[in-house]
Amino acid sequence: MGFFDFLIEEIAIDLGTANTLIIHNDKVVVDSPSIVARDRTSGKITAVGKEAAMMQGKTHENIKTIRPLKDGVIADFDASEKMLTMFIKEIPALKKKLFTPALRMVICIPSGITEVEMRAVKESAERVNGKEVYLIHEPMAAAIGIGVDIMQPKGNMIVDIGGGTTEIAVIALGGIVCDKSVKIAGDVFTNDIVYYMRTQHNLYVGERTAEKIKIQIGAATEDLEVPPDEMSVQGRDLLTGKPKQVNISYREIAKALDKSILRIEDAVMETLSQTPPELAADIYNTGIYLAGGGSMLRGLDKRLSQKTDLPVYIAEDPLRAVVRGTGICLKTLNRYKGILIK
Ligand SMILES: Nc1ncnc2c1ncn2[C@@H]1O[C@H](COP(=O)(O)OP(=O)(O)OP(=O)(O)O)[C@@H](O)[C@H]1O
Repeated sequence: MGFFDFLIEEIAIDLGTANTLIIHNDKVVVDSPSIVARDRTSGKITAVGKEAAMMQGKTHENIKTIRPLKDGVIADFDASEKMLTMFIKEIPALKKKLFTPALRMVICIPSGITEVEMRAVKESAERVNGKEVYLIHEPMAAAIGIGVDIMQPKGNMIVDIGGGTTEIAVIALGGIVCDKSVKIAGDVFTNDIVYYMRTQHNLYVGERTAEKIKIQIGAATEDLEVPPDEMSVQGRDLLTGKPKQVNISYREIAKALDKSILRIEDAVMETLSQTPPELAADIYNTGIYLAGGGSMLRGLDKRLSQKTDLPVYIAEDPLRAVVRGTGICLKTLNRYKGILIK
């Protein structure tokens, strides 16, 4: 770090497939859905984040909403870069300045992305005046954000259930010892609900409604200690074409999500079976840590705990664990340089 350090602004970014979060000066200054709206005729991006999310499912032929990162990979480079640029420019403290200052950034990337995509993210960041850009893998950032000391010669298992992917990793001595990524996470849960409503209730609901159902009454098991109340859901009747309303209980949602959760359970079991014995012994004592928005699904911790016979802990504020970890790396760059990708 050089003499002109005081001129450099530092930001930490969690570039997620569902949400993008940015920390600047120890505060979360951006927390927005990773969505952009594009005008089809001009090709211009007209809105990003919350504003674009409001348009989802409600667009007309001239506007299209896109999720530039999908299934844990970058589906649309151009839109990803524009989104990142717009989010950075929206940071209140930077907005006031005439020019975007030189930036030192740590960006957390979905672990499914390729070398080429990584370079593309880095180049995008450099184009918004990123003078020093580091990337970090998601499970690492999640672990640091949870408060795990990843540098110790001790194994820890992190399960990060995001929007596009579930990342399972065993971390020790500042490295990922074994990991597994499955494309079953929050988005798939949402789609399971859309499918369930269509097939069981002849009710056509959009993704936004399905996500609401998931958050309000979603469950990973029918065996809940504090079950949520029934929820009335509106959509379009597939038979009559008219708007319709039905009441749904959490038990139905547990059934709808069962298959997907089984796949996550299997992936966790498989990773455990591939864990070297010394580290498995550590995990036996410390348990499993959950992060990511998907980990907030009711009863998921309990279900995983029953399956693995291990204690399972949900991170404090699981949606922010990754950006918190990324922010810690940024602040203590020297300590974590070894795990960052330059
Ligand atoms: N209370 C809740 N219960 C269940 N799911 C939730 C809850 N709140 C948010 N989610 C889900 O969490 C997901 C988003 O999580 P998160 O922001 O951690 O993902 P991401 O980091 O952007 O994605 P990825 O890790 O795949 O890049 C969404 O699918 C959202 O519907």
